[in-house]
Amino acid sequence: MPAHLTTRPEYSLLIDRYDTWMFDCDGVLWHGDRLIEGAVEVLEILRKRGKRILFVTNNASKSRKSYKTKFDVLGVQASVEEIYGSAYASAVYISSVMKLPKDKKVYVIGMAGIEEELREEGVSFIGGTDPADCTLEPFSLSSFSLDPDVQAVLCGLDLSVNYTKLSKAFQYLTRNPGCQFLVTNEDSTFPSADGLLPGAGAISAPLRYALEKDPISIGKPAKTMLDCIQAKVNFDPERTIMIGDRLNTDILFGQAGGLATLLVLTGITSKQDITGPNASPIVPDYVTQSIGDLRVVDGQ
Ligand SMILES: O=C(O)[C@H](O)[C@H](O)COP(=O)(O)O
Ligand SMILES: [Mg+2]
Repeated sequence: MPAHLTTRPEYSLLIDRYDTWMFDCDGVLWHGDRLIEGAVEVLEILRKRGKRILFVTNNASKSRKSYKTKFDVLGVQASVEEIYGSAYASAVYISSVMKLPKDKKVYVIGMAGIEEELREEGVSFIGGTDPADCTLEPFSLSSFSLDPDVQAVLCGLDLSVNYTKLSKAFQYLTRNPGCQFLVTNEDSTFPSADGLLPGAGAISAPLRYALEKDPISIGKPAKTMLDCIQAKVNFDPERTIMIGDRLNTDILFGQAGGLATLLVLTGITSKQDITGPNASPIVPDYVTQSIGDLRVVDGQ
């Protein structure tokens, strides 16, 4: 059973117990561009108490640098080095784990965040925000010329997904020998400021169905994201806590990494998902309604 936190002593004890605080973003700190009440104050309290803060998001629509701009605009203290997104983790995976040869390319279904991180890692790519791919014109296979250098398809959250992008990705994955099928993450839904929307997992689902094949997923709960962080940050898993709103990404990610886990109910997961006869088998260490609840330690 998770420990449902409600009192000031419980929150104070939690803060004393962990030195590194890994925050999921969508559904924990914000919904779209709307901050969750108390999130900024709690981050400030943790920093004042000498805690290390990291941001670990599956949202691949932004690069680390463009997330830093979002944090600045929202008035949240953050450095690029504290931000780990699935676009960054995917670019590192392709360059350092897959070791894609420099003369090979990635076909991207996704947004500027993926393109910026691939560029940063020196990985060549086509597709993405290319206007030729962002069309609602019917896809013409007879006039499509296959690029033989595409050796991976990377699919992430893409608000401009269309039949042309799916068809080109399908061609590369079925006609280029050895072409890898990669996704930044598999979140089924995305908690926007105005409600739930299809997530990155729903963008790659048509390809999985057409190919009858599962991709390699790089974001939470996969260990790749934690490997990226551990390559840059020296932290003690015993003294580290992952705060998230989704059981099958954030909480599983924390548990796989040997971290403590705190579930908040301001995003995807509801109280019904963790209580009663149909409760999920994924059980966080701690639960609180909102990250803003921790303000109570400073009498706020
Ligand atoms: O890809 C998605 O569906 C969304 O970006 C999803 O919200 C993941 O964002 P996170 O909660 O990991 O910040
Ligand atoms: Mg989230």
